[in-house]
Amino acid sequence: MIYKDRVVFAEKRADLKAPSAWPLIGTFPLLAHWVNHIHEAFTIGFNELDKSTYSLSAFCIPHMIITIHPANVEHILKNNFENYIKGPNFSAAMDDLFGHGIFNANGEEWKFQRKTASHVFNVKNFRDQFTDVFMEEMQYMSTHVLDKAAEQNRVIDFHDLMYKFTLDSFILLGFGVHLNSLHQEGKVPFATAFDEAQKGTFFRMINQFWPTTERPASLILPWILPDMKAGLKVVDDYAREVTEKRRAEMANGQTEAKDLLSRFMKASNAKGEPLSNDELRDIVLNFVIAGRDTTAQALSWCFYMLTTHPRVERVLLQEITENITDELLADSSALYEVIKNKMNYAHAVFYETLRLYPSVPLNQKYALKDDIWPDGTHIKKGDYVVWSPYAQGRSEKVWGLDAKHFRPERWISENGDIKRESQGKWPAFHSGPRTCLGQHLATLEALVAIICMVRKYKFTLSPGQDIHYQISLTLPMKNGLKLSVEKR
Ligand code: HEM
Repeated sequence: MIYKDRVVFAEKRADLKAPSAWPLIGTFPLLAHWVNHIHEAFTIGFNELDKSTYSLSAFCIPHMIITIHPANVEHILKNNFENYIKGPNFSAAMDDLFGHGIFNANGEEWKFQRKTASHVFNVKNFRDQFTDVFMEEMQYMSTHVLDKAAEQNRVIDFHDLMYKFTLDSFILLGFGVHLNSLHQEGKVPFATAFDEAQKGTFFRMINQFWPTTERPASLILPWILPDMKAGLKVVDDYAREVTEKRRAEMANGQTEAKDLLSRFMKASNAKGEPLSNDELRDIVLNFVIAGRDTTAQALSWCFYMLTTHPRVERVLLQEITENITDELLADSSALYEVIKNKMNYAHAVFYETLRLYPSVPLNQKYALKDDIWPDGTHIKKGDYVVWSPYAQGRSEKVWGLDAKHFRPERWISENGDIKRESQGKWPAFHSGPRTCLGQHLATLEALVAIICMVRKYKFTLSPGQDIHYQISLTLPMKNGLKLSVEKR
């Protein structure tokens, strides 16, 4: 009963290696020690065991099999999609924040939301509407925040600014509402509460006993564990306010709107009934995390990379200078075409950022039946399977000896085109039927922002910062990103 590689009562998985652990509690002390650097801990595990798949068994955490093998990842997400669902532990941990929204849904509930939302992401909207929204928000940010910071020699928190940019952009194009968080100093209360609620949700995912331990732990360690109840109330109120505002507008005859929320309001749910306020609340919050956090984080890590890799910044600026003019920036449809067809190096910079800093750094599913993975690993019904895009991006087995280096050139083929990698090797946007619905939207938004900002400003990293991720469902920067700004 007392084993050195797993928790008491856990079954031995003879075909899998496991990190050395403690009797009864498995790898719990190791994970507790590394909790703030959890993605490094997994990365080191792969290196030390010299394996692409291993088993992890720790007190508090459901037993999991973790992999960075590209063929396994593709198998889970695409080739044997039907066998892997969002499991019961995951759903319970996510329920308070995400309810029955798309991230937490399986089966018919998921299909309905995916189908309804997918109508919004068509080429016409991209060309004619989305680019306009991103340019509008970018121009506001440029004139009212970045120009002023440059004139006053002021250091900005770039991470916070990107959150505001992506939040305002997404709330406008997704829900037809001007939130104007860019107009405000400091963080908006909704954003603070939403960040805390996500952090708390992540702790729920890694602690099976959270229903009993969460409340006392948040009283004893308030700087580590957030007050979930208070955070959820702010977030909930906000989502309901957005929904009610839109409902009132529609009741007043404004039925033309084709944004995401209006489409869901006009649709019927899987039972053929109009969506309730609770269902709409879940939809709003799921799309806010999708539309705000991931892209803001990717942009922040991207500028961290650019400020620390001047050679890359020079090549990027050259591509921008060759292709982008003031006239083009005033014509959104033409700008969209140039971004799509001519800005290969800018795409490479964005993809390379997501390789090293994937906005969803760790992910998991639950096996419905026994299975065998392409690398020969045996999976049993009820196993939690985990893949780590963060560890995968840094693995020499997957990306070669320069895996840890930021080198956008790896994405450019010999004839100068963008190289396509399989989504099993680069699952930054997931893969298969649940692949990210906003992948093209996020790429467009990020490229508009990168192009406009690199063209007009030179950013410099303020010295003495501890730049590290905050453990959460996504990959926020724990202490922000302080940059100074000069006009070029
Ligand atoms: C850099 C930006 C982004 C990255 C890296 C990213 C990545 C991902 C990943 C990894 C997933 C799978 C999550 C899961 O396990 O369920 C996902 C799902 C999703 N993403 Fe994104 N995303 C980004 C931006 C966006 C944007 C801007 C939207 C806008 C609506 C969006 C919409 C969605 C939706 C709706 C899903 C759920 C798909 C489904 O379950 O069918 N994403 N994304």
